[in-house]
Amino acid sequence: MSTEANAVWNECLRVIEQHVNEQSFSTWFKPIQPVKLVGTNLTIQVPSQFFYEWLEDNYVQVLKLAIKTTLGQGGRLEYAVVVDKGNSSNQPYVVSYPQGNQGAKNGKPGPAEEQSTTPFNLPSLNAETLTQSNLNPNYNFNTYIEGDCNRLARSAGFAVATKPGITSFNPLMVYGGVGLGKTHLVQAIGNEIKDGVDNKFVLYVSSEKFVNQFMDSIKDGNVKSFTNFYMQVDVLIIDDIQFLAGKDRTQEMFFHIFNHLHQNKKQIIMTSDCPPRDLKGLEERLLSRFKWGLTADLQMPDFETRVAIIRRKMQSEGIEIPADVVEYLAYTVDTNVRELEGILISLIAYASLDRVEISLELAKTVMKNIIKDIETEVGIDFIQKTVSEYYNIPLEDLKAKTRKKEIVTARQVAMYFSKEFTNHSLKSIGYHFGGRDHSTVIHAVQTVNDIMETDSNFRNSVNELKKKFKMRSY
Ligand SMILES: Nc1ncnc2c1ncn2[C@@H]1O[C@H](COP(=O)(O)OP(=O)(O)OP(=O)(O)O)[C@@H](O)[C@H]1O
Repeated sequence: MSTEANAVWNECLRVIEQHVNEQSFSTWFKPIQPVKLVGTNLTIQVPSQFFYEWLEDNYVQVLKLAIKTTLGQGGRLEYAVVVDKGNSSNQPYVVSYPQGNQGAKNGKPGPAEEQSTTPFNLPSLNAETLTQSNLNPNYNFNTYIEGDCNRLARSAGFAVATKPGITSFNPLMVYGGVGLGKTHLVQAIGNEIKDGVDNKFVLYVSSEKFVNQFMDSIKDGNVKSFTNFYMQVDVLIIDDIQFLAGKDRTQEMFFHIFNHLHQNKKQIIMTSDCPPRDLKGLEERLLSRFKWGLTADLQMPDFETRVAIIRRKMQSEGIEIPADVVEYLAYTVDTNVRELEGILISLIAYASLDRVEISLELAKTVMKNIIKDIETEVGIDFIQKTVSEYYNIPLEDLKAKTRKKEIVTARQVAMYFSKEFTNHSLKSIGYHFGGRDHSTVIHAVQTVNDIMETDSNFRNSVNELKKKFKMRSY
């Protein structure tokens, strides 16, 4: 090792130290050996290909900053990688970059191309370029709206964030349908831990990336460094675990990493699109470990939570929208939160392109453009369908002669709304309900009004239905 290289690298380390936390510094920078300095080209030796890739993926900006500060604008960095080919003699050998195309990775220019031709030019450093955990800082508990739909998962997540590894929620498995906030929640846990005082090494990785890294490590003969790396983390967050289905070798590797982390009281957090019992193609021994901790689900947010999510989103965009638009969107989009956000973004885009205020009319136009077959008129058919679904009663029964109490009540409610929301005559309404006469409709309306006065459950259910119809009839 040349003394010059050593001195330059020590300078670099001083810069790097100011930009990464202690744990990352000792994991990623202490093992690096300076090899030589030729002009303003510094060569450093890293323990493995995986290690090199990790540096390139996560610390390239810090390294550039360090080199530029120490060696000036023309400074360059080259890597020498010790490749463990798993040979029995255990003799590592060194590959230096640049050499041929070896530096290119995933179609991106690797260090070979970058360093042989371009001096470092420094993109601005910000929290994101310096992030080491793959966490999006916007996904935090402040921006995660709480509701009945996520209460258990959220509070378990918060408990884990307060005491990672030592609550009984290890592993914590969060599952739910598409776009319901799994990634947001688990990253919020990660951010909370990362921002804490304990300097934990938090790592978020999608299962897809985990599989790809593992495959690459097999190809490059670096399985050991892959495993060692994952075994060092304090908090492992692995997203969309269902992606491991059918990938037996990765599952086996994950099994070992899981056991190691769990035994050492490190926290494991996972997400999945279904509960563990429905995860097909995953080994039984893994599934049984998933059940050691806590499994919590996320549901579609209810109306009030949707309103809060819309408000929060608009607030963060610095945009105000009228209350009737918020209500309309919260009523109409009940599929998932990502879709709700997508529609909000479209609405903002339409308003700013056309330079118009966001209004209910605009919201309806946007919705019609996005969801082509949306029903915006309240007709008797729509009322019958909605009431039958709401009370879980077959649609035909609403129109038949059945005299069962719950069917009679639902039928009367549907008639009541037909009178309130459509222009049909009493006669016509009676006709749509199995050919009844107008006095039956008058009686239905009267009965619904009477029960609403005395029975609060009934009143609530009628009011809830009313909101649905009101939104359509704007
Ligand atoms: N409770 C919530 N409060 C605020 N925003 C939310 C909430 N739930 C979901 N979101 C937002 O909805 C969007 C989709 O959420 P996210 O990506 O976390 O869903 P997911 O369940 O991981 O989806 P996928 O199944 O596609 O992986 C994100 O922008 C997220 O911020």
